[in-house]
Amino acid sequence: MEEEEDRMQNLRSKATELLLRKEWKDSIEAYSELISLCHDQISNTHQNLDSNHLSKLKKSLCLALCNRAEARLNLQEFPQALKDCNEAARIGNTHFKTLLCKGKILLSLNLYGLALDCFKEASLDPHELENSETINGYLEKCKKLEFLSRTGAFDISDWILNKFHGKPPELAEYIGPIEIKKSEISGRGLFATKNVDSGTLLLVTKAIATERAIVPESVFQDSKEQAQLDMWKNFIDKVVESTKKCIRTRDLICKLSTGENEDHLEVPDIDLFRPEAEDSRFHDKKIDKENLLNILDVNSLVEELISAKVQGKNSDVHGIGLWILASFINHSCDPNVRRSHVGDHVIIHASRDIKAGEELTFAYFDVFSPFRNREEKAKNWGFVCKCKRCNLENGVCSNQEMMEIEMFLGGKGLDNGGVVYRLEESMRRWMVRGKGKGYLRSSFWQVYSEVYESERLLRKWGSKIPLMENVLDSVVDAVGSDERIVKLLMRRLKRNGCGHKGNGILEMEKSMKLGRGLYGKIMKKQTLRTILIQLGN
Ligand SMILES: C[S@@+](CC[C@H](N)C(=O)[O-])C[C@H]1O[C@@H](n2cnc3c(N)ncnc32)[C@H](O)[C@@H]1O
Repeated sequence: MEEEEDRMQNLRSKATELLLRKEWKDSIEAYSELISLCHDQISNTHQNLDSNHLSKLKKSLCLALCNRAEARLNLQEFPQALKDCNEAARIGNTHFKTLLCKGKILLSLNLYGLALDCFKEASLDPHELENSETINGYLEKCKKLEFLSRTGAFDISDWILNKFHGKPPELAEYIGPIEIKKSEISGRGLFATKNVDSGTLLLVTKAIATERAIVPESVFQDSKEQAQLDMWKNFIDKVVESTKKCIRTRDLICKLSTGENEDHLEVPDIDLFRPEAEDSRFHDKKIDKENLLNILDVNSLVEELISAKVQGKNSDVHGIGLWILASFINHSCDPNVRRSHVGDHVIIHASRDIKAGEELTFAYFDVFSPFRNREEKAKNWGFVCKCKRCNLENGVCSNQEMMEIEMFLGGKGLDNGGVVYRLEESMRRWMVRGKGKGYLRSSFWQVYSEVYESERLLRKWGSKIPLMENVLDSVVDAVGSDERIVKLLMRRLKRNGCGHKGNGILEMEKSMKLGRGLYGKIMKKQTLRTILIQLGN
């Protein structure tokens, strides 16, 4: 008996030391040994009916389970950590430490309401008054995240106004008015369930894994490729790690496309992607490495940092990640949603007004580029884009005259005003109208913007080419809002001053609408105005 107690004491000291040293894996091992020893002794003591000893053993077991949960929480082994807490709670359900740990696990699992209940219960413990500050901090955080996930009322203005210094704002998981349905584009897609206007938030979700690397533009191509390869490798390792830890993650990843036979894929219920989905809805699937690589190849997204977007410059930070629900969004060269990345979250918002039942699409690559470039990019993704815009341009671009115009692009010393003039004339002759014009103008955006930015070219060609406002309107109508368009508009507003023929206010309003399409309604009006003015500088 004494020998057993000594063994237990030694194990307890060893496990505690490992926990304090943050050697999580070893401490889990030590606690597992201690837990099984406690179990053995409890069943022996039950037979001997020594109630005092039994209660001591139960207390030890409870503490060991709670500490193992803490170590597992730090390794992000959430389901196992939660199981430990639940077992500990069954033994001593008002244990403060257990409640605190369980609350933190639930918070990591984005189960804000349940986490709030745990922290509330913990806050009632009269013996833990010295911890009230910690508990109050968690209570506040849960309340805020629970509110965000329910309402989608995200606001990152302060962080933006603070020039992105400090930690990114805390975001909650949010699934807006969307559902997964069979898509006419390919396989499954995300669809709007109600009419939403430009800037409306549709989805905020955290990555399964992300990996980032700093690759300065100035480094050599070889080093760049090596850095990207390393980033990809580390990213795959992280995804593999998270699939090992969680049945739910594994099952959800298995629902993603490998790019093959998409039309035969099942259409999962969107509720499965909510943090509250019951564990019993998930099956313990196996994913072999090859399958996982195919899935990652088709579904991983390159990060588009909101900081880089707002500041209008390319960032040296390159990032890649897997955001499961966002992976159901198909590509279109005529997209209606945009994404931005804040921390490990992706934020998806409408970049134009969307009708109920309409499929959500974003651009997998830059859609302000000519048809052939986009065709090549889609090919790298493994598909042929059949969107309305590609269909129209596919027809037009086989035209000899169009080929000649395309050949001019990028030519040195070229008079871009002449290219715009020629393209506009050709569109008139080919009877390209309405959205079609916007499509082609977006494809040749580079040339148009250079002309409208140049006083010299405008003097020379101004009377022969359409007004900038008309071109901008048609481009926005065709492909939605974009930094480059807003920039052009703001620069012009600055040049002409707000009082320009009384149109300044109208133009500012138009820019604000475009700005909402660009960044979403996640910032206050005043912040958006500040950013737009900065863009024009
Ligand atoms: C991230 S997934 C999009 C969701 C996918 N349709 C599904 O059912 O899971 C990317 C894959 O969808 C398909 N896809 C996306 N956009 C497409 C498009 N415009 N045309 C054809 N296939 C597309 C391609 O197979 C691509 O590899």
